[in-house]
Amino acid sequence: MTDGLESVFIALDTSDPLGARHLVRTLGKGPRTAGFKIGKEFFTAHGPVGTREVTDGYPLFLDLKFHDIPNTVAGAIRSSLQLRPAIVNVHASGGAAMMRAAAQAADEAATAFDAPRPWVIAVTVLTSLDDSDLDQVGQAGPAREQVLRLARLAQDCGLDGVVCSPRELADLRRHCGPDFRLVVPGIRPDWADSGDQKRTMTPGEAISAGADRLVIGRPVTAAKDPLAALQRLASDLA
Ligand SMILES: O=c1ccn([C@@H]2O[C@H](COP(=O)(O)O)[C@@H](O)[C@H]2O)c(=O)[nH]1
Repeated sequence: MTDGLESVFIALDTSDPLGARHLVRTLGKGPRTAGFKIGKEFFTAHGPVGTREVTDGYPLFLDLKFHDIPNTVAGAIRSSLQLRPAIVNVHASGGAAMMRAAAQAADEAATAFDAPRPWVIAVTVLTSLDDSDLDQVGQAGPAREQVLRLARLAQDCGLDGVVCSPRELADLRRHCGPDFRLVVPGIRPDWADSGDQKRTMTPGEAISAGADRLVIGRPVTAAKDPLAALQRLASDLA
């Protein structure tokens, strides 16, 4: 478990490279965070070159949530290591062989590129889904049981941890132990809208429940004054 703002990755969900660059510069003047998260919106528009430019040496969580056959995911993980990310991820529902292939590809690529080995983690159940959404897509719920099932599988496959909602933190800590990394979006300070997130908690609650890293986007990046929002978050967490 980590304390405070230094455990928070800021999600840069935009396709506007100048806007993203401006956010990184602005937030870089504030209290220190864990780094920045680049996801599908930015990466699809600007790729590795844009990602490198915008994150500018800050630790990178490359949130591309790979979900494909094992050979394809292994190749994607290998390619992603050229960016020297701190964290990469896959969907746990891609299955055991896919997760093992991802972990092995990260080991091999880290050696081949002389790069630090990132955390390879698996998304369990998206934080935008609740029990009734799981029913709709034919996944066995409730969400907290499905999260635990997928987290145990990810751990058996040699992954470093999972992405889960803050609501499952206590269960996962108990069952998966202190060294299994729990990376947690669905974070909403009590002054922010929940938007499309359904399984949420405040940042302070998530840290107390055992999160290793928090992921926070819109409460900061969509605020009128993102630096002031980051400072408010820091004082919430202090
Ligand atoms: O289950 C998941 C997995 C990933 N995310 C990502 O985290 C951020 C959250 O952004 P907010 O603006 O704070 O809602 C976003 O990039 C998602 O792609 C998630 O929310 N839930």
